[in-house]
Amino acid sequence: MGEDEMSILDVSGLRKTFGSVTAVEDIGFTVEAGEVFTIIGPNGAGKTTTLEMIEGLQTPDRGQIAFGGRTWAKDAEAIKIMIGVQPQSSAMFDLLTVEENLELFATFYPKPRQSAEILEMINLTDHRSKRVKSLSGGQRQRLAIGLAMISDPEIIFLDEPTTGLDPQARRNIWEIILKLKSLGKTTILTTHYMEEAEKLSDRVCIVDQGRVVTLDSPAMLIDRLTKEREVRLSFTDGAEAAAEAERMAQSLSSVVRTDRDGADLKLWTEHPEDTLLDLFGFTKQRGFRVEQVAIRELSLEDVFIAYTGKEWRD
Ligand SMILES: Nc1ncnc2c1ncn2[C@@H]1O[C@H](COP(=O)(O)OP(=O)(O)OP(=O)(O)O)[C@@H](O)[C@H]1O
Repeated sequence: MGEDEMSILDVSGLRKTFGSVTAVEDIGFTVEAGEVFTIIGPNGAGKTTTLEMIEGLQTPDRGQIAFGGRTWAKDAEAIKIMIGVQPQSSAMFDLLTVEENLELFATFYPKPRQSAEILEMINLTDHRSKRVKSLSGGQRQRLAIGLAMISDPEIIFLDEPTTGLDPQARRNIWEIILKLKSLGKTTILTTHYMEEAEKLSDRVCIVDQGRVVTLDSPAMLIDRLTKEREVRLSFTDGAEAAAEAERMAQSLSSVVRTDRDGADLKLWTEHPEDTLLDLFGFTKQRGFRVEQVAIRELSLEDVFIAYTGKEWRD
């Protein structure tokens, strides 16, 4: 982030205990205006508790929360206008229509957005006269996001907005998040879907056991993870050819280790291009045919596992 970018939210030293359970040990981060900032972590890491403290729904035992200098203790009314929180499904009125829900929520705020505008944004214009109880799961979630936007907030909090939705419904939510970004809004997101975090986020904050374990852009997190890349080759000429190639690869200084299963050879290298060039020189000279070559891409999931030691829950 450049120095001219402005932080819209500063969180430091947050702590929250419930009896003997420490939900949040020590959490701090800064969110820049206009970014999609995503908090991910294993179950029970403290994500929801952190969001709820920031949203003013829980009081921290310790720590500071400031929205461009405004604090809950001094400026609660101003903060309530600045932020939009996606309501729980139970807070929507099932017997009212989509549009009626938006109009009702609009009465809570001094300068609400037009519901027609929100309907367009959440792609529910055609369903505006449907009662909430007859909406699909994805449509309900879109309405929940619309309700969070009715006050025209600067910051929108979305706690697992796509959990339980099918892939197409999830993509529809991604589109809305990207629209919010193009409007210059700041989104603070939690998700259990790694692909989603990787695609949407400007920065990802990985939380584990109530602490921030790492925070950066998805690309930087992946880049920092390791310099080694996994290369896979499959030999048409079978196990013998693969075994010879493995011995050759082991003699290369760029290759860190190898692993072979029959005609399939995996190797880990810091310089995939150089390694492949040397290997292909060898296979050509020996007349071995290689059926498949792949350099495995690292993903945010690899980062998650490296930092938390836990498998990703989908
Ligand atoms: N009101 C509460 N009373 C007691 N314990 C709580 C309360 N809220 C949260 N906890 C505990 O605090 C820890 C962190 O919970 P939190 O819901 O913040 O985690 P999370 O990262 O959002 O988890 P998940 O991914 O499962 O939603 C958990 O051990 C949870 O059981």
